[in-house]
Amino acid sequence: MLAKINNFEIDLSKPIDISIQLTNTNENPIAWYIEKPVIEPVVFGDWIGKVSEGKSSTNFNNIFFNPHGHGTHTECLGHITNDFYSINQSLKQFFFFAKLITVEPEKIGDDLVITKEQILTALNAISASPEASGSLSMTNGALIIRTLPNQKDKKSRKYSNTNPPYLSEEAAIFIRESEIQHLLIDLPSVDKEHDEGKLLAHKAFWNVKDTHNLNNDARFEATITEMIFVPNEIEDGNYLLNLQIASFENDASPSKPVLYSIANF
Ligand SMILES: N[C@@H](CC(=O)c1ccccc1NC=O)C(=O)O
Repeated sequence: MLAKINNFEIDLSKPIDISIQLTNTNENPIAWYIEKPVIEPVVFGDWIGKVSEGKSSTNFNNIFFNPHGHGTHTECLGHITNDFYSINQSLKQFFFFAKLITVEPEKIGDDLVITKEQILTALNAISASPEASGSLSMTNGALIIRTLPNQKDKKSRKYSNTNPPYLSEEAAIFIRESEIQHLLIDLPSVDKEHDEGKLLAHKAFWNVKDTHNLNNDARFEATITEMIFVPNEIEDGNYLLNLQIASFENDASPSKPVLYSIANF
């Protein structure tokens, strides 16, 4: 199925799913010190909501999970504010032009940090490649950051107390100033795991100056998607992104970002 968007052709039959599956097994990734998700049948006395148990006509599971700790999720600035803001009210459009870049975080002290320079270099490499288009503006678009090394075990990694790589404040400011509305990354957070609540990159990206008293120019419609996985065979470049959430009235929701190649520049 082909779609024409502006001057670009998109083959909707070739989705590239960059979400991580959510399961109740030890395969599930975990961040932030919680246990694995629970997916289990409802039980009423001797009635069990599981067809294979022979007591019910339907499978009928309860699910207990945490959007931030258990896999691919999209969050709005409500993740860090005193007042409540909902991702379901923040994200009202679902298709965006997106740039996929790959960076190898730089060792700074005991940390691995994604710097502004790395992002600039990776963006320039895309613009220089013949099939790519520097003309696709990033304004209101998405930036997808794949970090190296990019092993498949990212889909089941246990991140708690591992001090994963994170984004420098300067890099987050650069992304905000580039008017990128949606940031996607294959790490559990854009910020350092133990940072005493500083959350420098979150605040810089959302332009939140005071979490208890929001400035008018905070970026209410900007989102951060964490714990994606971009397979190695997907090349850096320009894509169409379909970013879907479940309609949770919560700061974050599990999400399903899907890329489509863009042809006919
Ligand atoms: N680094 C923060 C904690 C943090 O970032 C966090 C804690 C629980 C769930 C999600 C978190 N951040 C996600 O982006 C701190 O040390 O206070």
